[in-house]
Amino acid sequence: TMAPQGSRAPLEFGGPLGAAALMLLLPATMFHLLLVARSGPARLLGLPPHLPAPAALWSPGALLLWLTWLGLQAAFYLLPARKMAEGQELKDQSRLRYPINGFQALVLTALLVGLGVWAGLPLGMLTEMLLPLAWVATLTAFIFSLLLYLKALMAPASALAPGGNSGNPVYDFFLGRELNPRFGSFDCKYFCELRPGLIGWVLINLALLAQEAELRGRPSLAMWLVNGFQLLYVGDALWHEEAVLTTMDITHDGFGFMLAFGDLAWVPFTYSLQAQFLLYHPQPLELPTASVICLVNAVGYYIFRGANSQKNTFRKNPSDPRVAGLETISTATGRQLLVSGWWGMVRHPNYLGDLIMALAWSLPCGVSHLLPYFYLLYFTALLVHREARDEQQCLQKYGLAWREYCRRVPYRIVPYIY
Ligand SMILES: NC(=O)C1=CN([C@@H]2O[C@H](COP(=O)(O)OP(=O)(O)OC[C@H]3O[C@@H](n4cnc5c(N)ncnc54)[C@H](OP(=O)(O)O)[C@@H]3O)[C@@H](O)[C@H]2O)C=CC1
Ligand SMILES: CC(C)=CCC[C@@H](C)[C@H]1CC=C2C3=C(CC[C@@]21C)[C@@]1(C)CC[C@H](O)C(C)(C)[C@@H]1CC3
Repeated sequence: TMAPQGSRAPLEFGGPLGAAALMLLLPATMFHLLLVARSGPARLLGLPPHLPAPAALWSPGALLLWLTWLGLQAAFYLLPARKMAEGQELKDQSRLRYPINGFQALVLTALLVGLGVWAGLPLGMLTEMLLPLAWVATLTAFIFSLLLYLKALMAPASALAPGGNSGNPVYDFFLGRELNPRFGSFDCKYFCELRPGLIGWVLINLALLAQEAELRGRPSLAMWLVNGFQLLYVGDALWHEEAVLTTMDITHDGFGFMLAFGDLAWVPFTYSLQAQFLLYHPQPLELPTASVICLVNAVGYYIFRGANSQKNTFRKNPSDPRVAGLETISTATGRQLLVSGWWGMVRHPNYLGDLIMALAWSLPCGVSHLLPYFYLLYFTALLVHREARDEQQCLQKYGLAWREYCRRVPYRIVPYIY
């Protein structure tokens, strides 16, 4: 069942050794961050003051809560959707259909949580369960990727991802063999990419805010800002859910440990780091500074949304009046590349906006600690690496036209710098 072109695809992420190292390093980093955030010194580069006892990691209650959460989000996914969207064309010329009801899932979750809090549910208690929850999320991601690896052994060659089929089990387990593993119409990768992790992230943030209110009488301004900015980001992702169908995660990468762990564990437990830090290390924030930080987030969001929407509108319908006036380069595939507007400024304007927002999420935490800036550092590395991967894929897709685009738009992410 091995895809012939898959076996020739160049290895990414440092090959099997790199994949094995990342499989240990990523969970270790996540637990390091969780432990350090609650420690007094909160040193990103120091050792956590103590390692948790196995009893602090394992809790049947956390397992039950986690499985209930996954089940609830899966049920919301299966509810009737306002729209069914078609994905990109696959190797066998077919297109998969996806429900567009992610925002509906966010609203239903908010209603359910609101009802629970009104009925006396101690939301803040969730913050006491972060370690065991992160542990069961990691275990679930591991077991799930193992099942997906086995499922892919029976998948036809046309269903396999371009990478992830090298024949090396460690590498393929990490990257994922099957492109769009499904059980009936339930698409595992699409579900995991946007629902349990992203909605879980804002729920954890909210629990940290509730716990701060419980401990200190009311949430701090810094905590409000972090919650507000990240809720906007998650709400935006779910509102524009259809756009995720053209990201490389859906169109190119298989569904293996990297994405399963990334979606289910890494996103909710490390992306909530700033709010975790603020609960244990309250930071003073004056209104004028807060206003400047809001402005930074607004600028980042404006660029991020403007760039992503411009590309999505153009890809859907190049003669849409909002993009019809933009300059383009034709490619041999029949598709065109934008060379003016946002995409004429740098080759990844959406990454630039995303990075500016990442800065705005850390600034409310002050400058006394490096820890809250972890997301900004990690995200810079992720986007630089992602940009290089995308560049390779575009060069393969568009050849000379891509080289011409690079000549006309020489900077990748930051104008005149990178
Ligand atoms: N918060 C997080 O952890 C993460 C967030 N992100 C965000 O996700 C979003 C999507 O990112 P990602 O999937 O990496 O990539 P992009 O949305 O940037 O998509 C890249 C693709 O866009 C098309 N494209 C590139 N240049 C042009 C052009 N000039 N004109 C028209 N089309 C062009 C090409 O595909 P084609 O030609 O086939 O359409 C290319 O492969 C970004 O905003 C990113 O910041 C990403 C990763 C992690
Ligand atoms: C370090 C590690 C475990 C790597 C896995 C990477 C994943 C965490 C990210 C890969 C691409 C992602 C995207 C989003 C979240 C992070 C992951 C899963 C995203 C859903 C965030 C919200 C955005 O608006 C988005 C929808 C554009 C984005 C898509 C890519």
